[in-house]
Amino acid sequence: MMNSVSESFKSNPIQLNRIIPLDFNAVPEVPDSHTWIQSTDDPPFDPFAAESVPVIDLTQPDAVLLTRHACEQWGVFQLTNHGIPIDLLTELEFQTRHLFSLPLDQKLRAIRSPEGCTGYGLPRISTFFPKLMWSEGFSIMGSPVEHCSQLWPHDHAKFCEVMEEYQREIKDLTERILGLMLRSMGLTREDVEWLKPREGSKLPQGLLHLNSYPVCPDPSRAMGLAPHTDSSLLTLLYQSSTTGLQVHSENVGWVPVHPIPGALVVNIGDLMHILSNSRFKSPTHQVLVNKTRHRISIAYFYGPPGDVKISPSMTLIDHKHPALYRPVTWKEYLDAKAMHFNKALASIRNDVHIAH
Ligand SMILES: C=C1C[C@]23C[C@H]1CC[C@H]2[C@@]12CCC[C@@](C)(C(=O)O1)[C@H]2[C@@H]3C(=O)O
Ligand SMILES: O=C(O)CCC(=O)C(=O)O
Ligand SMILES: [Fe+2]
Repeated sequence: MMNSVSESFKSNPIQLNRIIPLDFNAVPEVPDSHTWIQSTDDPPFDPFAAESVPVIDLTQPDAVLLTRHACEQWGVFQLTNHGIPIDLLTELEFQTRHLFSLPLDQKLRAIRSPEGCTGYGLPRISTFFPKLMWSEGFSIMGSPVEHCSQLWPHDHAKFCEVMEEYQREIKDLTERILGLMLRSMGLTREDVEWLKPREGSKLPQGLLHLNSYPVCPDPSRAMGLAPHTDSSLLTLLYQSSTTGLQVHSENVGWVPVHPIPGALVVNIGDLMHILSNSRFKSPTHQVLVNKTRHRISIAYFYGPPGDVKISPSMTLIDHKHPALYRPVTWKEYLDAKAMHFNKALASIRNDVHIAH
C-alpha cells in the first residue's frame, strides 16, 4: 500500500528531473535562469521592531498557553528544551552537509523520480515560478537505503542510521507538540481519536526533507526557497546556525527567524489551519541565501493517516463560527496544492455566511 504523499505524487508527477540542477560551485555569478527580481511591495524590515517569533521552552509550566498564543499570532515558534539530544542534531547536520558536498553527477544518481518521494532534486514548488531557486533538496520517506546505495554503494550505513534515528525521535516529538496544540485549542484526546495511526499500520506519516542553500555570489538577485506555506499538519525544522529563514507577518512584513543553537522551529501547516477552522494560520515563509555560508536545514513534515479526512473540528464550530473548509485527506490536499499552489486553501473553502 502507498502512503498519502506517494499517492499524490503519482497523480501529479512533475518533470523536474528533466531540469538539470545547477552546479552551484561551478558558477561565478547568478545565471539568468536563477535571477529573481526582488519585490518592493513590503516595507523594509526594521531590525529594532519589537516583534519577533516567540520562543517556547517545552518544560515551562505554561507551555500550553504560550503555544496557543504563538499559533494564533504567528503560526510559528521556536522550541527549546525539546529533548532531542544536541549530539544527534550535530550529527544530522554533518551527514546532510556530507551528502550535499558530493559532486553533482554523483547526487544525480539518486535523483527523485517524477512520482517519487525519496531522492535528490529541486523543490517541488519550482514549477510555479519562472525562475529557479538557489537550493537543492533530498527527501526521505521511510528508509533511505535504496537511494543512498546509489549515492554511496558501500558506505551509506552511517548516513542511513542517523536519518532513521532522527526520524524516530522527531516523530515522537512532533506527536507531543501536536497534542499540545490541540489541547491549547480546547480539544480533548477523544476529539482527535482519529489522528492516531491505525493499529499495525507501518506506513510513515512523516517526510524528512534535507535542504541545501549553497553560498551565492549575489544573494540580492537570488531566492533560496520562494514564499510558500507547508502542506502538512505541522512541520518541525532544524535550521542549524545560518540565517535566511523569514516568516511573513501581516503587520510587520518579513521577519527573520534568528537561529537559536539547538532549537527547533515549529511551523503550522495548511491542514492544521483547516482543522482549527482558521484559528491557527499557516504562515507564509521564505529562505534567502548568503554570500559566505552554506545553509543547511532539515524539515519534518507531519500529516494524518491516509484514510483520515481533515475538517474543521466540530468543537470549534457553531452558528457564529461556521466550518470554513471542506473535509480533505492529506492526499487530496497535496493534489490541490499541486494544482493551485498558494490558492489551495481557498480552493477548498466553503462559501459561508457568518451570522451576527
Ligand atoms: C509532504 C510534503 C511537503 C512538501 C510537498 C511534500 C513533499 C515535499 C515537501 C516540500 C519540501 C520543500 C518545500 C516545499 C514547499 C516543496 O516544494 O516540497 C514542501 C512541500 C509543501 O509543504 O507543500
Ligand atoms: O530552510 C528553511 O529554513 C525552510 C525550509 C522550508 O520552508 C521547507 O522545507 O518547507
Ligand atoms: Fe516550508
